[in-house]
Amino acid sequence: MAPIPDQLINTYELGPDKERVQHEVSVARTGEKVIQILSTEELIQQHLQNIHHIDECSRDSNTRWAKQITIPNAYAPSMVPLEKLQQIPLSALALETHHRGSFITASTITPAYQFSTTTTLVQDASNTVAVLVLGFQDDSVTPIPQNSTVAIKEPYVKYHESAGWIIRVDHPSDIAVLRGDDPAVTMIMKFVKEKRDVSGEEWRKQGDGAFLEGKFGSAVECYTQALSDSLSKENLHSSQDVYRKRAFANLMSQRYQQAKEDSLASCSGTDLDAKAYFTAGKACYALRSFVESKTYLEKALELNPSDMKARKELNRVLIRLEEHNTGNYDFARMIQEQESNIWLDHADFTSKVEVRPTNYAGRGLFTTKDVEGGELLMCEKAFCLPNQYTGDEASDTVLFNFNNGTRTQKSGQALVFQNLVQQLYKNPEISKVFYDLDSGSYVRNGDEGKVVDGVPVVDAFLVESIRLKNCFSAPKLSRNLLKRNCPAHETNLTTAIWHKASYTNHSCVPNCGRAFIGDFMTLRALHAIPAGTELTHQYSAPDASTLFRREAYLSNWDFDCTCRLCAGEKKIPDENHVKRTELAKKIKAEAMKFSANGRTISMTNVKAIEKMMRKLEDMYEPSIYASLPRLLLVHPSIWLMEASRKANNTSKMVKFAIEVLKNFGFGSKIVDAVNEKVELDWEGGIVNTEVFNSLRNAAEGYDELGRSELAEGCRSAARRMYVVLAGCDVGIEKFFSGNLDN
Ligand SMILES: C[S@@+](CC[C@H](N)C(=O)[O-])C[C@H]1O[C@@H](n2cnc3c(N)ncnc32)[C@H](O)[C@@H]1O
Repeated sequence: MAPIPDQLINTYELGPDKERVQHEVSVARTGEKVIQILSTEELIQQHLQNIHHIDECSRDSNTRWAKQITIPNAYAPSMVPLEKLQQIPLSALALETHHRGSFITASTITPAYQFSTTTTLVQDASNTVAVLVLGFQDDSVTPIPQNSTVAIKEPYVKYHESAGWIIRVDHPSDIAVLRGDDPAVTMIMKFVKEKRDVSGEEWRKQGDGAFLEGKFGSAVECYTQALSDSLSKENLHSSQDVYRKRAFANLMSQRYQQAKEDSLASCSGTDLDAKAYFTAGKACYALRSFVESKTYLEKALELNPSDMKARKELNRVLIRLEEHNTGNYDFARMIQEQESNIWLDHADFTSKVEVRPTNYAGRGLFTTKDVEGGELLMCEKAFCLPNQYTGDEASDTVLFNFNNGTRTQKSGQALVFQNLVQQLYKNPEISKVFYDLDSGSYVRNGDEGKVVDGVPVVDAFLVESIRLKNCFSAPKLSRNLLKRNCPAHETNLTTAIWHKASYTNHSCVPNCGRAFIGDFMTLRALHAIPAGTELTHQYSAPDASTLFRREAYLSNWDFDCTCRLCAGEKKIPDENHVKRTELAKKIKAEAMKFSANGRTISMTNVKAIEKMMRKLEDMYEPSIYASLPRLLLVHPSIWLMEASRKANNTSKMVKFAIEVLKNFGFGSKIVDAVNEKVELDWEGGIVNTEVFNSLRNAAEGYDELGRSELAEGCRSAARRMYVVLAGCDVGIEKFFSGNLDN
């Protein structure tokens, strides 16, 4: 990531600091009427210069320029239909004002520029020119072209240093754009100008032309005009034909709900309906309504039993239904599929869980059945997952939110926000489930997702509030994280939303664990869980220091954790935690010194760290921690285990591996050396890759020491963890024979 160089600084790409200063000026001048301080020619020149700058930047293929997206102070989207608003000229606008009850129209006089925002110049009928800034990203190939007409409902105006002022639109539903490059729009404008009536037949032909050119949105518009023609309405046959065509155009432009409705409206009771049912079946498949999809495809096959395409689709639906009903997935295939495409074509399995109210954390996810340890509780496709897997390096797209001072770390996070806004705008049918998610303290108006002027109202600030509370980081394939020498790129993460999983509350000592295969999340039970039990997982790995942990959960998710571990640790005075944390820091510094620059660690070093660790152990209150994890001891014990492994001291490695398990809460007597048994307290311990790795080390160590039964005990526990941490048991044999673990 690189900041845009000074000579190429674009007056639209100010970054959060300058934006904040501008915001303060704007607020101080609230209500001042806008004045065009630059001539139209100057504004155009400045705009074209900005476009040139960004072209220059993009020509340098070696550098990725930083996109700094700011989310300004929240304001509500317009909920009023255009016909109830009063048109005002641009010259009537005032700074830092939401012009409630009004709307403006204008034409774009330049091409748009798209980077952190989409920016263009608009001119109204009285020739006032303004900079228009869209805070959301449009997914069209070209952002608003020149000669488009825009209508902006209840516009919001801000001060801008170089242009004087800008019109800022953050909610996509606040603006309607008649694109200058849309053939349907061009035609409408032409006919309006000529005051000419156009027949349904003409519109239909235009629609066919647009469809053939691949302009499906435009084709939909033309067919809609054709359908509104009274003559074609009277001719049932011709309107059914137009519905059929519009269904296809809708399917191609991924408006699946409309595609389904149009297909059904095109049915005529003849054999032609086979096609309509086929399209309805495909649309329902895309909407993930597999039962409905099956019904339509079966109808299509009844009318045309030799339709091989319909049969193939039906077979695909039957596999989805099997997955949905039983949770039986071909995981090996899914693992293979995610290598070429992370967005997998499979159904969700959620029948073992349900959302219910809790008495401490709003809603939660509960079991509907008794489940065994390791059992699949849920397998869910992501609601929104960008293909943007990155490592720990600074991101090239940063999202600053002025409302809560948050700053995203990874480009995936900004992309989730942008994609969600688009998704919710394009597919109103998904609004209900999404807006049901927790949005923290954001004050909703309760009308989110409502359709006004034919489009769903999208409140971009609400979308971001929901994203903040419900996003998870995910690798492409969790299984890779279990490899001992996992290549760095395989540990890269993206962030995403899973709808059902979002209802799961956090616990530092949870009862289920998640894993990822492409865009699917699996949730598995860590131990036997009776029906009606609340499921919990870890939002992030708990910080070893309870005081840091408390702070992190409060600031990121607004809650004070009351899990077993946190409740126990709260009984102890903070000063004890502080003292322990200080010693843990000292141990870490010492250990790092020993292992700095790839030095060979001696057993004397090991002894020194062990001595310090025993001191730390003594600082733990036995009455509180008898059956609780002692997280500050985890890292010293892992260090000792790895150091002993490297020094080929097998018995020490085994000893410290078992200590890692104890420190993670798996019990104080894990190994019964007399009866050659390994027993873990699955309900008390925290399952993660470190524990898995320790079990593997212990198993290998016991093998070397000739204690095969103890080795097998550790291996069997590691296998059980593998299924939870990888999401499935695919590759387990290879993994333990060393083939997968390169
Ligand atoms: C992803 S949502 C979980 C579902 C949420 N409880 C709901 O009703 O939609 C995250 C939010 O749930 C709440 N939450 C999660 N875990 C919690 C816990 N252990 N204690 C209290 N509140 C918790 C917090 O408000 C948090 O911001």
